[in-house]
Amino acid sequence: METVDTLIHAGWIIPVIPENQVLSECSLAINDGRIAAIVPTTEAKSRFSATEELDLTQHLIIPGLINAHGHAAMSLLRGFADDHPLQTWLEEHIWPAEGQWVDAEFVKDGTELALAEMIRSGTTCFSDMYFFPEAAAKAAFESGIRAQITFPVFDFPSAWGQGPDEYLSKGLALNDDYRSNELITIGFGPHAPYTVSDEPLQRIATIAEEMQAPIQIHLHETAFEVDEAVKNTGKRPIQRLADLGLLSPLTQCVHMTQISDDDLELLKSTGAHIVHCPESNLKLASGFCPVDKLQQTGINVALGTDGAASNNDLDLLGELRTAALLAKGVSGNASALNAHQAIRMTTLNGAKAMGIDHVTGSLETGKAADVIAIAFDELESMPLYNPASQLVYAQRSHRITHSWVNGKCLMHDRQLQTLSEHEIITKAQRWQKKIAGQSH
Ligand SMILES: CSC[C@H]1O[C@@H](n2cnc3c(O)ncnc32)[C@H](O)[C@@H]1O
Ligand SMILES: [Zn+2]
Repeated sequence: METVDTLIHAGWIIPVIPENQVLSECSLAINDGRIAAIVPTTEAKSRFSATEELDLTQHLIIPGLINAHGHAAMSLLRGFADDHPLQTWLEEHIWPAEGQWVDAEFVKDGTELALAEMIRSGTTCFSDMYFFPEAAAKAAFESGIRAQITFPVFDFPSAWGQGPDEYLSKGLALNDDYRSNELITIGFGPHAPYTVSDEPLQRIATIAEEMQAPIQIHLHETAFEVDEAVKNTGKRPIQRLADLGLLSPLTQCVHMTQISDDDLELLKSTGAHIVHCPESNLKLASGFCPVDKLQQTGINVALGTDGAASNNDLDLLGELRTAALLAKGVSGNASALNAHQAIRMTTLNGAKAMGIDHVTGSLETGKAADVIAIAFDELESMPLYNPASQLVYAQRSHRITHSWVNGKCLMHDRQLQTLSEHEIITKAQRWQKKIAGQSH
């Protein structure tokens, strides 16, 4: 018998690679944080002895979900300013509130609130862009989740820094601290083309290329952003980024609701990735990302929730359903973003955008054991013709029961293993009292 750490006997497994497969009555063996094997359960039972064996025969097992864009600490501003368009929301509500409240403690408490919500809804890896990224990185590391933490760069000062020089030096120091960390990657987070000028963008492009570090930027979020840039610079923002050397396979362009044929060509020729945030785009009435067209062109599209202040949740399973439905509505093509493609967008495509698809994003032998289990035993899951369809079009995230990252269990039977729900709720309530008491 081969000894492994964990053996999960599953009803169904969608490994993502190979594509479009649903395995029935198979088992997943985990050892030393990695996937040791996926084999028929009859074989697994005679081949492996495990420290922990789980019978999840009414469950679907898939790779953990990857939230490719968010601002975790903004969970403390959930519901703070609803029903405004992006510009008003940011300039009249969110930035003043951030100026008043954001410090290292806000980021720690807000990130922990976000982590708990993300883990409970199946996220095993997330990308963050926020002030005090050292507090976010620490909270992420302590929770056991996998993360890409991008440090912010703006032209203007914030509580975290005075300007580009300080943002970059603090961010690079953070990168030194996490250089050999298996779970945390540090990247550059220039906020947007309209808040960062050419010189720092060019510097980011050069350093990121040297370090082979990811860059994430809000881009073409609204038609207004593009029109203003054309008026002021004569160029569309994506063309400006390309001219500054900022577009490459290291670049993650968040939102992209405005895409001309030239933009499409630039995305394709540079290998930049797109992070689609459908619910935030809908709520802020920002526009629609043409996902079907992008996928047909071969551009990698990952999925993100954006922050809870514009979504207003961090439920990636819900986001995946919105993305699948919206892709059909926007393209007028009912076969756009089918169930398997939607699952891939929320797993492997996210890993690819972050440059970690050799580590995670699919259930393949040798990859990290980043895995979730979803219970399919209630009436809302019946009848079960097609587990991929059921997951995307019918399932709710409260049926996600287990989660592992690098083989470590973060949620067991819906109980968080590394975070205290009680403490997180208490702290969120404390912030609510403080913020509501002074803001309105
Ligand atoms: C660089 S720290 C993050 C910064 O971005 C702000 N933000 C949150 N959501 C959006 C969005 O959809 N577009 C642009 N900027 C956004 C957040 O409030 C922080 O100030
Ligand atoms: Zn954002």
